[in-house]
Amino acid sequence: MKHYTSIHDIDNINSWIEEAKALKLTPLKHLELGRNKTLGLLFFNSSLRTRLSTQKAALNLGMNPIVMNVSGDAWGIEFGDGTVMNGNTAEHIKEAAAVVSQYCDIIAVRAFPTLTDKVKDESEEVLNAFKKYASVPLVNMESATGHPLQGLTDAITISEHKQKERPKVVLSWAPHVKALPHAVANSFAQAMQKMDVDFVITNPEGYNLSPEIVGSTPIINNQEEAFKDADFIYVKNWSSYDDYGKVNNTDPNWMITKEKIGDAKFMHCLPVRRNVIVEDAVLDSDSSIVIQQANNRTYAAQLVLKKILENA
Ligand SMILES: NCCC[C@H](NC(=O)CCC(=O)O)C(=O)O
Ligand SMILES: NC(=O)OP(=O)(O)O
Repeated sequence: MKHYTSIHDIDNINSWIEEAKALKLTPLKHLELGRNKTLGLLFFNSSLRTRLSTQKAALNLGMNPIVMNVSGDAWGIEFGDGTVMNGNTAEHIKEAAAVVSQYCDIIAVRAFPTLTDKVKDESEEVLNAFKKYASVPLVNMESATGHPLQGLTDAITISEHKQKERPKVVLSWAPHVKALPHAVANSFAQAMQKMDVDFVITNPEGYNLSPEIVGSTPIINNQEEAFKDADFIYVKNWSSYDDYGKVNNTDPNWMITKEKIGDAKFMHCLPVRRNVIVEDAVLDSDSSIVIQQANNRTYAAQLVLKKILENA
């Protein structure tokens, strides 16, 4: 594998899950693989889990991680072609990506969507510019439309916690005050569509994800009906896709409660707003596996880096 930018870069999700579980048992087994190799992590947006777990994954493989908060710390980067750069951007991605490629063996990038310009977001301007102008492999640490390290993590976590061969997994929208990206929900849906699970999505009307992502997955607008016999309830807010980036619904009746989830396991990528997305009683109970889920971020990232290093 050269780059890891989408869930579609996973050729066989079941074998990847098994390999990740093996790494989790002996995380330091491949300490030689990354010796004297550098991983550059570039953040255009905030992070706690991705920033730390991806560095931890690199360290477990003997790599040296170097990190930069691009927004604020670096020079403003220009992505437009042929732009007369007399505004706020000081250097072009052509130079920036070429320069960083000389310092790093792998580059990992986080760059969220604008949520105001659908065409621009769906073109994955930042991620694709790095892919085009960097000369080393690229890892997506959450882009405009996808968070494939999270999606892989979620697949591993469901495989670890499932009690039956084909569990029922529900992706539920929940309310939030801000306009949030679709990336986590998109990659989760794509991962579940590759797994042997009974997968449904529940969201209010006007909140369907992109039809390209939904595919043939059932969308049930009645949350209670969707949660019936669920084994895993994966919760995430996203802004409207049709009325792009808008927050048209903050109905608190969509918040996840202990009563609603029954015997299902609660999952969320984090960070999560308590008593907006989900009530304390869920997060503070054994129904919640969000901490175990976040732990798996390390092994998902480690597997991805290992596959790229082995291919180098
Ligand atoms: N990387 C995991 C989620 C990142 C982002 N969440 C957020 O921006 C939450 C911010 C807040 O709650 O203020 C998202 O939804 O894609
Ligand atoms: N889940 C996740 O990606 O968390 P961070 O935004 O903190 O990296």
